Amino acid sequence: MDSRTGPAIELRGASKVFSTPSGMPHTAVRDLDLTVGRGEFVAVVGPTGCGKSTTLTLVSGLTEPTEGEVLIGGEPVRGIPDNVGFVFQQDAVFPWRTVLSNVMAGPRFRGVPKAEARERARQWLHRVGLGAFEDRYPHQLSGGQRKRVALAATFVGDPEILLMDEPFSALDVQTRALMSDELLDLWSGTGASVVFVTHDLEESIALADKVVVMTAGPATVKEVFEIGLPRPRKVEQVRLEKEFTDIYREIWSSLGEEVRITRERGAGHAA
Ligand SMILES: Nc1ncnc2c1ncn2[C@@H]1O[C@H](COP(=O)(O)OP(=O)(O)OP(=O)(O)O)[C@@H](O)[C@H]1O
Repeated sequence: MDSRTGPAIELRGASKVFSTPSGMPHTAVRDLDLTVGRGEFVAVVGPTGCGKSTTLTLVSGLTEPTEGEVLIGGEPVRGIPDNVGFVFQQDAVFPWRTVLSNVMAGPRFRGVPKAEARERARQWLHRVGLGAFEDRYPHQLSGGQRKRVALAATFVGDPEILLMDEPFSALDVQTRALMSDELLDLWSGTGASVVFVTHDLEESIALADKVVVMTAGPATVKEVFEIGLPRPRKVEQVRLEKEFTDIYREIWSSLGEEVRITRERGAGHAA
């Protein structure tokens, strides 16, 4: 596999079995095949607890597969690769550092000289609309602003791969839509490949090139839907288009079945 022209990410027959306190093994991900092309935006949806986050941690190198392979740029993942950026639901910011210092932290850690790191951090803060907030501390910002800091801190590292686990789910609906537009804007032109985990089917269609529907746990890929909506997109506008609602209906008929299975299992356990 040519590391420059092949897929950005590949999972081949990947499974993850956790040992639990009771001693019973728990299979979170089973025989999962997934390919993410270079520069592709892939959203992963599935019922709660099915194994979406575990799939991301396999790609991130935070967890090793029990079986199968996880490749980045054609190479097996060993440890946490340095060309990967993360954005999670919780804001990964240092509360004791200013906004500017937070965004500079990654480049400084990777050995970028201070003046250059400061300059790059300022550029990204400007892009996320926080140019005037560089001296604030995270607790002096709104939730949306903190998320912007997290995005600036991620993009400043020039990641080839972006792993996002429900990054906007703690935000209110309007801020969420704004952040989605902002993400698309920041991402366009970077060439980064994105894996975006979400519970929100609308969000996944509005953002992605491909929506991957996972089965009820253990997670495996049930179906992959290509999203042909043109770019650039504005999430609030794209949601009103007929093509959007048609795709939504089609994907929901696949996802809804897995959600029902998960619910019924839950009811069974409770009984
Ligand atoms: N370290 C662990 N040890 C044991 N079981 C785990 C561990 N991590 C996750 N699991 C289990 O694996 C399954 C999948 O978890 P995961 O967090 O990947 O699901 P998810 O689809 O991301 O969930 P949600 O949609 O609720 O965020 C769950 O049943 C969970 O309890």
